Amino acid sequence: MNSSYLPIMLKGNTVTAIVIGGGVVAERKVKSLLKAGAAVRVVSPKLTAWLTEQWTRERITCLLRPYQAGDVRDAHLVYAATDQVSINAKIVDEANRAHIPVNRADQGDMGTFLSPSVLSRGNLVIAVSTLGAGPLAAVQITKELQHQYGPEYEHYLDILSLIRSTVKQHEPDIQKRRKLLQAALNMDLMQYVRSEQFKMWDESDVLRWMKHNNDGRTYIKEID
Ligand SMILES: C[C@@]1(CC(=O)O)C2=NC(=C\c3[nH]c(c(CCC(=O)O)c3CC(=O)O)Cc3[nH]c(c(CC(=O)O)c3CCC(=O)O)/C=C3\N/C(=C\2)[C@@H](CCC(=O)O)[C@]3(C)CC(=O)O)/[C@H]1CCC(=O)O
Ligand SMILES: NC(=O)c1ccc[n+]([C@@H]2O[C@H](COP(=O)([O-])OP(=O)(O)OC[C@H]3O[C@@H](n4cnc5c(N)ncnc54)[C@H](O)[C@@H]3O)[C@@H](O)[C@H]2O)c1
Repeated sequence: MNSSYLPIMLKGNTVTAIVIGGGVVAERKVKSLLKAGAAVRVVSPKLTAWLTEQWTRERITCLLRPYQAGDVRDAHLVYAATDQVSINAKIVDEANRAHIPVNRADQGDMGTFLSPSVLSRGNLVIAVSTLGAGPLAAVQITKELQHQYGPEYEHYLDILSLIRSTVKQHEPDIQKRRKLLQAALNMDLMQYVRSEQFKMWDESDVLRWMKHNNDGRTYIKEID
């Protein structure tokens, strides 16, 4: 695959996606779309049991019929995930004419975007793509990263995020703000998160930490 790709993070709850096809690949795409909060429409004469259940529970809408021209109308993202090469080609063609980004399951490079393999740890999201060179290699690399970036990263980023918002709210001086945010990165928060004495910080912990950090040094132990 020679094309260059632009990795972006798209806010799921702003997206209406249309997934055409109702097999295992469509199911996987719908799972990630729902997880991100997207509105999902499926068009397919047949559905997996899981997709049928989502439809029954009104988590997705569904047209139980083959794709027809015009189906991609009003969508922000299109997934061509049928097992029919000629149908997937028609869907991509229609989406391109309507200027809607389209993912093609059977020939990835013929679409305009690809789905990466994803590792999520709260606010840390690691998306891995081989750009179609080896989807299973992307899955394998993601599995390796799971060990390197364990569940503790979720707490780590939660604390960093709380420090950032509290510092922004309580420290008007830009220079001091920067110093504090740098100090937050320099202190060994990760070691603290992994330690026995770890407890999630609240705003008062951050304010205490800020008081101790006016000189830009770190005193994580002192606030325990
Ligand atoms: C990562 C993941 C995300 C997702 O789909 O959400 C994903 N494929 C996954 C699984 C998977 N894919 C395949 C198998 C069967 C084993 C095998 O054959 O190798 C399995 C395993 C399984 O199904 O369990 C086969 C396959 N995949 C593609 C083709 C057609 C082609 O080559 O173009 C064929 C041959 C089909 C055929 O036989 O005709 C195409 C694409 N698959 C991509 C993504 C995009 C490139 C990503 C990249 O390279 O980084 C791209 C280009 C388009 C796209 O789909 O966006 C997801 C793992 C989710 C996870 O667990 O993390
Ligand atoms: N991208 C990937 O990760 C990946 C992985 C495996 C396979 N694939 C490819 O993706 C395609 C789909 O794989 P699958 O395992 O989901 O197949 P599947 O056989 O499980 O499902 C195919 C679905 O397409 C629907 N369909 C058929 N004709 C249709 C039409 N005209 N309009 C709407 N829906 C229609 C069927 O009803 C069925 O629900 C295959 O062609 C395969 O080559 C892609």
